[in-house]
Amino acid sequence: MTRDIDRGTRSVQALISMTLYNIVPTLVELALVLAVLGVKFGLFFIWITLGALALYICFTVAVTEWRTKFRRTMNEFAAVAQTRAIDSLLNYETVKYFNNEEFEARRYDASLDHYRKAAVKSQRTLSMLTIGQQVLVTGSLVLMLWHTTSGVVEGRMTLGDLVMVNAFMIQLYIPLNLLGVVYREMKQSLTDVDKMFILLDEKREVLDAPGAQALTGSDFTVRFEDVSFDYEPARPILKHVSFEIPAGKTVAVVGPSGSGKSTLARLLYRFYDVRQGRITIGGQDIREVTQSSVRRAIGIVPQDTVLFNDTIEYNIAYGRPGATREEVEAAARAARIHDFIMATPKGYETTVGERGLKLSGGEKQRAAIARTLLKNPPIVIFDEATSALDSANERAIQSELKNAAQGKTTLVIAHRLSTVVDAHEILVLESGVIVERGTHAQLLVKQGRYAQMWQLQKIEDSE
Ligand SMILES: Nc1ncnc2c1ncn2[C@@H]1O[C@H](COP(=O)(O)OP(=O)(O)OP(=O)(O)O)[C@@H](O)[C@H]1O
Repeated sequence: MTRDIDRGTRSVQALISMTLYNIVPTLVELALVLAVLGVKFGLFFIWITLGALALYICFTVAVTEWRTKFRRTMNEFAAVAQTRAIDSLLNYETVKYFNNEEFEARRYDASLDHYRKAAVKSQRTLSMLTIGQQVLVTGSLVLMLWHTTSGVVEGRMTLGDLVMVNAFMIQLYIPLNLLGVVYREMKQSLTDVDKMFILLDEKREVLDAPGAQALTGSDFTVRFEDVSFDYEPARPILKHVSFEIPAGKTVAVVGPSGSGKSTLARLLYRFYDVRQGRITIGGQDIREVTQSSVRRAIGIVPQDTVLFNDTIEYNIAYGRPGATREEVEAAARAARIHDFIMATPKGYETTVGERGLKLSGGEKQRAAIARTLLKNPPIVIFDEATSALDSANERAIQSELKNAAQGKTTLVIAHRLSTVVDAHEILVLESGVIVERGTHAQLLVKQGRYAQMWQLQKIEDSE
């Protein structure tokens, strides 16, 4: 992205310097030609040339400004058409499930049609601009040649004068015309990179504090202190949440869907800053240390795993670029995906398809677990990390995860309560508030929300 922006800025700079290189010699040439013609034949040529020049500039600037909106509309429709195509291709399974190929094709056709109309309009206005510029240049040339030819016919001028005026005019109007083209192109390029500049002006939500240092020390105790957060002010998501994950221990968060569990993980990873309260790692407020050092210390197995369209080895090694094949295999074994990989014809060279679509949900999730195990960070977050696995695999991985989490500060977000019974502390989150907390045994004794959820899941499991 930064490289694209640099390249865009460099192109604009090149265009500007090219314009300047053209303007200076053209102006010198203009002054010389006008001086020679003015001295030799009077003011007629000077007025015609300056008048045509003024008209040319006004016309070019006014029409170019006017047509910018058409170019912008064209770019917007192009982006819409492209987004629609990508969206329906990425979600091709959903399109097929609902037999909506025709519907998608019509939607894409409609956006292409809008784009075509906008492109034609933009091209038409460009042609108007070019024709107008040519009419002005040619008109003034014709006027001057007509005046000179009349002078020759009437005997006021010689044939040599006619040739000289003709040569001068052509010499002058070619670079002048080029200036018009350069201005037009520059304006058009700036319109095309408009979106990029808007993006550059966008305020970043999470910034490193000035002079922020990297996270230091070997204490990876995580503390949420009176944390409140919302994505939009009108809808608070977390309300005064406080808890601690002592270094090397596991805290689990359970609760209904939408209660804000994954938001806790996003805040710890510093995708967003808390609105109130603070989050610390080893006593250091994560807003006061660099984001990269916080993210280096945390490994996350997210709810929805997305893989890169590359080999399975590449995807697992992504957890620690530069890891050896042996290390990748060890992580894959721990995540119980090694046997599956070896059973495929290409083994670790198997490509996983866009976003990992050639793998099942459970295989993707195991690849994501392997990736995080390879990263081997001191803090790990499992956000429903085993939700896509069948019970047998879940149980097997659970023991691996327990091993992998040994000695690490761990935040587990889970729907299936059987996966969190050993946690140091279990928090029950409802509508962004911790309504119960304690160990599995303590919460069962309390006979509250957790005990209810536990009973419900036991009944479901036995059915
Ligand atoms: N980027 C966002 N912008 C606005 N609202 C969001 C955003 N991300 C999540 N939310 C909202 O915040 C609430 C909490 O989301 P969160 O993902 O933390 O829930 P959760 O408890 O993890 O749910 P689940 O168990 O279904 O994953 C949800 O109601 C969700 O709609």
